[in-house]
Amino acid sequence: MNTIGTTILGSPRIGPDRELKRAMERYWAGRIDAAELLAAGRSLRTRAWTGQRDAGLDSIPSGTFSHYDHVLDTAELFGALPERFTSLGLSPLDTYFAAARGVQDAPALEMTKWFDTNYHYLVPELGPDTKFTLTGSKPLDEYREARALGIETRPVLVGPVTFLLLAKSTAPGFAPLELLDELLPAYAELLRRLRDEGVEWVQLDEPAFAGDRTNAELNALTRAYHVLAKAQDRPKILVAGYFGGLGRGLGVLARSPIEAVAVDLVTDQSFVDAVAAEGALRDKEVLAGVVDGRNVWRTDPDRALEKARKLLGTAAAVSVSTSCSLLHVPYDVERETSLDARVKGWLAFARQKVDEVVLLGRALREEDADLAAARGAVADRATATEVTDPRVRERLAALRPEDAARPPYEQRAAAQQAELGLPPLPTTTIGSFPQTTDVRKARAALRSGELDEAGYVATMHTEIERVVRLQEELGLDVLVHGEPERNDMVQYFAEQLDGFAATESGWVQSYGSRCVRPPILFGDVSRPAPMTVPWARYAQQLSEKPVKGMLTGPVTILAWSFVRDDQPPAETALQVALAIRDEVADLEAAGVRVVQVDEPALRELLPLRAAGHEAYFAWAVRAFRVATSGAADTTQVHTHMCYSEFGEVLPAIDALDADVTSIEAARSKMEVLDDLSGAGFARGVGPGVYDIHSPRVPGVEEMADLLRTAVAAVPAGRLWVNPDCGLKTRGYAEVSPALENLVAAARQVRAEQA
Ligand SMILES: CN1c2c(nc(N)[nH]c2=O)NC[C@@H]1CNc1ccc(C(=O)N[C@@H](CCC(=O)N[C@@H](CCC(=O)N[C@@H](CCC(=O)O)C(=O)O)C(=O)O)C(=O)O)cc1
Ligand SMILES: N[C@@H](CCS)C(=O)O
Ligand SMILES: [Zn+2]
Repeated sequence: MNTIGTTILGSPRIGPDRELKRAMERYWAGRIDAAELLAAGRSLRTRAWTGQRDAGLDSIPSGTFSHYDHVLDTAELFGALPERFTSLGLSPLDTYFAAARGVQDAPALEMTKWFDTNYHYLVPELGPDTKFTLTGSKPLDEYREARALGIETRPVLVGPVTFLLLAKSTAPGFAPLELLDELLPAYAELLRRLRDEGVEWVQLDEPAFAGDRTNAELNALTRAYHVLAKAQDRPKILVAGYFGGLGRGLGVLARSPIEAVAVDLVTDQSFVDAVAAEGALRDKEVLAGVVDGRNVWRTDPDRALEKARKLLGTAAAVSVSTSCSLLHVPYDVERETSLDARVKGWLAFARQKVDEVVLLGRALREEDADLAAARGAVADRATATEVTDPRVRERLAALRPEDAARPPYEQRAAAQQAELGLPPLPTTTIGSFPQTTDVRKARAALRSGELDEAGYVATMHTEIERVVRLQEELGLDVLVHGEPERNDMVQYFAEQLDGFAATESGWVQSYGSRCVRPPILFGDVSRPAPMTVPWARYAQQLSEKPVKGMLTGPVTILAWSFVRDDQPPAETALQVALAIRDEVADLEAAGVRVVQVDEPALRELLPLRAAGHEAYFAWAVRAFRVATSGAADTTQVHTHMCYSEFGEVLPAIDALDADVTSIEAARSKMEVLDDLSGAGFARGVGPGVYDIHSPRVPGVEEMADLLRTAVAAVPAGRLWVNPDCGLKTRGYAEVSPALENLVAAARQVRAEQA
């Protein structure tokens, strides 16, 4: 059998210096043409493939590059973009970007989280009339492109079942999975064409099977791979499951006439036994995903080899791989010049992970492989005193149940009303105001030394004052300072907390051209000094109105960082919670009467399988409550959620016990309110009435109508009026009129209620 051998399931694609981001944004702004954009992509692919070849990988993936998102690529490949984009008469590239970003009268495809990661994909829209035809040629083009460089690759595609499960139905009562038999011939045709081209192996990703799946969905998996495997003239098929164990999907794949299965042996530590026990894998190659594709720690070679060796003899061949695509980690730790040298020695980014895979592959084949450096790094981290802080440990051990509880809501609500005297349907925003070029330039200048600290503070103060005055003019009731000083709502805090390291070049794609630099949480967390208080105090003294103190919650800080893997997340979250708790106390002491603790990632960390939900809710809710329960009754605690379907987390949102919860709702027309009421939620709630993902300015009547829908579900005394999320990605030209309309809508509905 001709095996795959050592490999990775996919690569980062935005570019080590975010070259693709810059090229895309220039193209959208009309500053470069399509040829230049395509050349930027080609150059990145060449670098990725040649680098992987030179590192000695046996099999190199292709097709994991994307101009925006790989799920959108799949919809385009099979001719499944909605008519509202294909009818615009644009070039294929601009049609693709229209679907990703929207144009006037053709709103973008919805964007949602890719499983439990911080990457967002575009949700395909499929209905009973959707027809699939192989209209694109991206996998073939990229395969040919690599071959022209002398590099044989393995095209990677989203698998047909996962593609359909990720799609949204355009017709009531219709499930996209019903389209499987329509879709499979298009995949089979693609496989045939890839084979004609000379492709030996193709990889089909089915991460949807890391979650709970119904019998019908498992049957679809069976059917898909029996049909595809039967296709004449096809490459050998590797099916990759990742972000967890495959559950019953493993048996299905074992019984399918495919040639190889990639399994994630990092996320679910017990899954290796299931794979070893699955005798039916005897005729297949197994790719042992023992190098963590989504965290940054160097792999423990002995533990990794132990897992891979368990599989020897249970499969036709065993090779070493990453647990998932390397899309979720930065490029190269060697680019970091300011990281603490000791911490740096514990890390592996994408480039280092490729080397780890190659080394472990050699060790597994009992070839010459020197594991000493890898063993040394792992041992150094395990024994480093920098990782443990006895004071933090003591504080955690001393936590009492009452530290996670406030007095009853009714008592707090009365005290807060006496303190704040807000009108019914109070208006507010979520925190950030547009991050202007001037603000970002000032931060870049501070970093480069062109601007000193005093100059930077003065620029931020000017910005804060402008934002506060604007809100006063607009007539908002609870103000914000606008968050101009924050590069990112997680990174900003991580940079000030002990136990975290920040990177300079550790960019990871979040969606399209937008990137984040997840901080690295390597040790016990504590707060050496207040993190937001001077800005909050400055903003509050500018106005008689309450200005919200703005913090990020412990769950979101964990979700958007690379988190240590040497202790349970519950413990790490409590450490972060204690730091936030101290910040809340300091904000109160500085005269701040409303504090918002954002938890937009509460849904994101929800385990993919229901069996893990209860334990997750327990630690996530406790961490939020520890962070906020030190607040006085008179201090109004807000929280905020966005970016997700909330259904499964509604009971947890209730259990957070925040006084006010603002929640994304504009696009779903307030549906979340009925669900919240159904879950027994009886505190303040601010369903978003302004969709900030769109440049559209909503009208007064449109928002008033949403509020009228809302007052039918929530008593006016508990209803807040706010946008869906922060305004940082928008411009003032849209934000000022939109907020003016929002205040007018609130006043109108207030008058109707009187
Ligand atoms: C709310 N969301 C967030 C998620 N994850 C986070 N960690 N943070 C989030 O806010 N996940 C879910 C969503 C995802 N949404 C977004 C929205 C917007 C961005 C975004 O705009 N990212 C920026 C980078 C932000 C940043 O770190 N800025 C820094 C550095 C700015 C920079 O690159 N500067 C340039 C020079 C600038 C100049 O001269 O004008 C440079 O250094 O080269 C800062 O402001 O200081 C992006 O551009 O991609 C991400 C996720
Ligand atoms: N306070 C943050 C929340 C984003 S989810 C903001 O306004 O940008
Ligand atoms: Zn938000």
